[in-house]
Amino acid sequence: MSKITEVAAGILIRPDGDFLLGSRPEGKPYAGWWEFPGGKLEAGETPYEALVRELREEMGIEVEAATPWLVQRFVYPHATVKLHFFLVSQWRGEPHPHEGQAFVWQTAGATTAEPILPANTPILRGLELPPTLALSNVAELGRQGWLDALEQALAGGLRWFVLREPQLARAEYLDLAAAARTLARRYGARLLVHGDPALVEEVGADGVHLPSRLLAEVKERPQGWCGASVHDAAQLAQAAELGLDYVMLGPVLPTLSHPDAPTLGWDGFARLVEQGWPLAVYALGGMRPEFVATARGHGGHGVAMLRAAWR
Ligand SMILES: Nc1nc2c([nH]c(=O)n2[C@H]2C[C@H](O)[C@@H](COP(=O)(O)OP(=O)(O)OP(=O)(O)O)O2)c(=O)[nH]1
Ligand SMILES: [Mg+2]
Repeated sequence: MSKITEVAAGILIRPDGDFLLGSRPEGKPYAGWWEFPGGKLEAGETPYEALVRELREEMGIEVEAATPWLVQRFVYPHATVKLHFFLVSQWRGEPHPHEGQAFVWQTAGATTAEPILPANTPILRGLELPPTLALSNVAELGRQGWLDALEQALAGGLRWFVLREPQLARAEYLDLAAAARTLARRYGARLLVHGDPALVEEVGADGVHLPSRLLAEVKERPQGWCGASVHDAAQLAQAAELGLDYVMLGPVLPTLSHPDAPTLGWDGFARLVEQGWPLAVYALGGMRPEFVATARGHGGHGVAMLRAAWR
């Protein structure tokens, strides 16, 4: 096995959500390609220490707030790299090109800079994912009750939701999905179906969420957005192997529906996320909107909610 080059890279994010890309300087592999500023870890450095040093050296800024985010492994002809990406939300100073690079602010889902380093594809997809995901709750609210709650949530800013109603027969599910899709379109939101990837086309949805038991059966990444529910490291590895966009990992906290089920707790959640995955990890189980910061602080991307999404 060839040696693995560890790299730390920073995703500078502005309050409006736009992020910074830099062009790779002349003389380096992939010169002129766009990347997140950063570079190789030096001997004895942690990824965070390397991040702070690289951003100081390459662009003269001081990192003030950064959280570890996705970790991507990639084999280039010139090196096998393990990339530690950080979300950098606060820094001191203006970015200056200390190595003759160019900088450009970009919007997730509408990047114009190209070409971007190939290892960064899942990173760019991850940046499109919202801090909260909602799981439908027709089972408790009833069809109309939930559709009303959905419209209210969409008006309040909800942008992604999963239609998960395993108790419904397929025909009922399809009928509900059509109504949900109409609302989603009206508000520019994304609808993910649950279970069978074939439903995506049938419903005209944006993607599919796989229950953990389906993970082992799916051989190829389905079209569109795709995530899964996972409970442990083996399932996280399966999701990463398939190249999924996100996982919901839990249960983190006790839930009303399974009050006595064993939970990960935030520490257990953090220990699993820490292993480093090329996909966004949402905390699931007992979540509320105000837990997003806690999830981020434990290496997660955000929270997935069932009941709390519809209040
Ligand atoms: N900085 C950065 N590197 C990336 C990204 N995506 C990606 O595949 N890489 C790869 C390209 C390189 O093989 C490696 C980073 O090495 P680098 O050339 O930036 O290293 P460095 O800044 O320490 O520079 P040097 O030691 O070669 O002078 O990681 C990214 O978004 N940012
Ligand atoms: Mg560099």
